[in-house]
Amino acid sequence: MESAQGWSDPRGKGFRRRWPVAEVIAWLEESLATQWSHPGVETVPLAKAAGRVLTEAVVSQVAVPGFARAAMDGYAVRGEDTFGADPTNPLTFRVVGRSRPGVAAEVVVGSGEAVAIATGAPLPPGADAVVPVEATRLRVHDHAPSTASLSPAELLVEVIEPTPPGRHVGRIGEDVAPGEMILEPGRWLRPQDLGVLSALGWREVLVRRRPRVTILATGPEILPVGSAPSDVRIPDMNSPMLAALVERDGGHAEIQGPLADDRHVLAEALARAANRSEFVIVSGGSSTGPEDHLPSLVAELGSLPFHGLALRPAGPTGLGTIGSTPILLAPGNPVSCLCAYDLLGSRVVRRLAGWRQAWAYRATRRPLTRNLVSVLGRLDYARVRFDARGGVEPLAISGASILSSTVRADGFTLIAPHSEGAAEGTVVTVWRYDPTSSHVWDELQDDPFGFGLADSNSAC
Ligand SMILES: Nc1nc2c(c(=O)[nH]1)N[C@H]1C(S)=C(S)[C@@H](COP(=O)(O)OP(=O)(O)OC[C@H]3O[C@@H](n4cnc5c(N)ncnc54)[C@H](O)[C@@H]3O)O[C@H]1N2
Ligand code: MOO
Repeated sequence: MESAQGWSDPRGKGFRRRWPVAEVIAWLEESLATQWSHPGVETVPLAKAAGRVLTEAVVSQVAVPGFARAAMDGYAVRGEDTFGADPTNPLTFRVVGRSRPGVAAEVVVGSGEAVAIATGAPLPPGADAVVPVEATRLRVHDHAPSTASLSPAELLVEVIEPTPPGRHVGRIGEDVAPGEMILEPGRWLRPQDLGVLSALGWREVLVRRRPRVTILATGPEILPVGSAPSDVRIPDMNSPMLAALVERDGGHAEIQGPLADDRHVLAEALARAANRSEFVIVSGGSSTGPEDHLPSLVAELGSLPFHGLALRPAGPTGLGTIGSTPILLAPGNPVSCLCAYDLLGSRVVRRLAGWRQAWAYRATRRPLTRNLVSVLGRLDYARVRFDARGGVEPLAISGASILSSTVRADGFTLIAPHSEGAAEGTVVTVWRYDPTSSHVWDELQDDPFGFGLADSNSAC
């Protein structure tokens, strides 16, 4: 059967053609830019705003700091009074008061006078410099009764270093000036951004809403997450993995299922998910078996322009839409499911979340320690491990059902469709699964499909 959109049902006969991944990605980028619904905006409290995408400009209405303040613990003085001071010729100042953080300084500093001051405390009127405590020697007034419980007024301080006006003083607006544009719309908020926003008096910010991503698992053998494996049935591996990936990429994941292998149930679940989410990912039932209903359902309810990719694993992947919601049909085999998400799903979630960086993984380039064989005509997603000397060892596993291979792997490399593999010693790009691993070789943030970034493996 061939649908109105040109989808050809491969059930019972296999794929008529296989789409190059780069072509699918170009279509994704185009559709994301022009057709698909993006989530709206929402206001979130500052403490929850890290990693969210700002949708408003932040222009400061105030100066930070709003008052001149000490940058050192010491004595506020008139800087010019200290000129000529050195350890053999200390200059003596009368301590006339104390300035504490959070309390407006009232005492005025006159010539030859000093105010004991703490870091962050307001500079008292009259003073224009702070002599750090290390550049002073404290003395008791000649007429003071004893050393116990002395007030500053009973103290003298000797300055042993010249401290010119402005030294160790934080001036008004030195952090942020009024009218300054601090953050632009589209900014992925960093923790330090929230600190600055707080300094400006902001309590909440307007950010892009996280895209809602519904994750559907199918297959009569699949048990809900948290179930014990039982006889010929297996717990759902794909949904928790996909949910974590979606959340990593700035989406809000909702797991539905596992769903019964019933056409009506699946049709209803698909339609509902498309209606209430910005992206739907289905795992399983994507291939050519008689019970693989998902592709024909998506073609019926919407359109399925791509089904069957020139990719290994994850060849049976499909991509389509229902209404204005993109649908990713990821193969049930867990490695294939991960591969389909890494190459396609991740990009959709990140773009919908408003992230500029559509590629999730950091890369390093290292030599292969063994030959890596690949099939001509398919983009190969090959799992690899680093050896102790930083070489890249291909993992000798073939099955896309062996998810533990990705647990043992440090990352993956991509072998272009026109290549039959890479010989031992060839330097390949490895995208690392774990950003916190201890390998610290040169890192790149490469989008191998070249959307707005360095294009190192454009042949993919
Ligand atoms: N005659 C052909 N058969 C198959 C082809 C083909 O081209 N011609 N492609 C194979 C490839 S490649 C893959 S990948 C699978 C994809 O099949 P489906 O997407 O229809 O997935 P299922 O048949 O439902 O499941 C495949 C496999 O994965 C297990 N699975 C499914 N969902 C989960 C889950 N949530 N957690 C853990 N494991 C899951 C399932 O039990 C099966 O073992 O088709 C090949 N066949
Ligand atoms: O493509 Mo299947 O995804 O090889 O196992």
